[in-house]
Amino acid sequence: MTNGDELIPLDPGFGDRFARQARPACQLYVVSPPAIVVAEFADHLRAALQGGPVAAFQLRLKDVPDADVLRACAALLPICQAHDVAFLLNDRADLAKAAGADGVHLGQSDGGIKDARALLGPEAQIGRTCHDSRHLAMEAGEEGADYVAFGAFYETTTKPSHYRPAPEILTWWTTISQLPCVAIGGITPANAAPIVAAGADFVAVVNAVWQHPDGPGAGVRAFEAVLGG
Ligand SMILES: Cc1ncc(COP(=O)(O)OP(=O)(O)O)c(N)n1
Ligand SMILES: Cc1nc(C(=O)O)sc1CCOP(=O)(O)O
Ligand SMILES: [Mg+2]
Repeated sequence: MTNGDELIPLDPGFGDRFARQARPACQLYVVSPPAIVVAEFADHLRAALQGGPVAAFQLRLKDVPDADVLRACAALLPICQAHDVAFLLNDRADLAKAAGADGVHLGQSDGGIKDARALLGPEAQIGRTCHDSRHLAMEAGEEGADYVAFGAFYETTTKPSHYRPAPEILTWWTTISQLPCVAIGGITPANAAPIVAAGADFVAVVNAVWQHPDGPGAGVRAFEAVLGG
């Protein structure tokens, strides 16, 4: 068990999508709304990915039968592939495997990273929710995650969270690990600058893209300036 002071020489071996080269500009990681109508959402996703650079998309459906999640994956994965965007599934490594997803995002109660790795293989991109915890992040790195996610940095109605990490946790992480870090929670183009400046490799967003008044393409485009793209 570490107390957070030791330098953790974590293995930089991870999926190319989340691999940190020489500090590239912060990238956009778009997460779906928790409920979608697949046929309509497919058009929204296409519009988002045509709006500007997106590194990864996560399908995050809640309270949906497995068969419907797989049907949504079958419809949406090809759109991500056509735009060279990684497709990750939230929560379920087994469904990610069945769907042929590029990876999975695991919360603290969504199963082990090593189990997901055994199921999905070395090329899969496996992320872990770490809230505001340095310990959880180091644990995720030691267990072989491809990225760690900290949040919620701001108030959010999408997934209310009592955790509220300071941007400094992102800076700390970049000084002790080569693994990319993702920032999530209430992030918009207007409040993203301190998150980017602190060292986030990705900002993960839901409402800022899908609820943009001019549509999801404009939502993605609105991040370009602040992400340094
Ligand atoms: C990129 C990213 N970060 C955090 C989460 C939250 O995951 P989790 O804690 O498992 O909560 P749910 O999203 O499952 O409600 C995420 N999905 N993606
Ligand atoms: C899915 C999720 N996870 C969070 C965490 O803190 O782990 S916050 C969050 C919701 C993010 O949605 P929006 O960009 O609309 O605020
Ligand atoms: Mg989860």
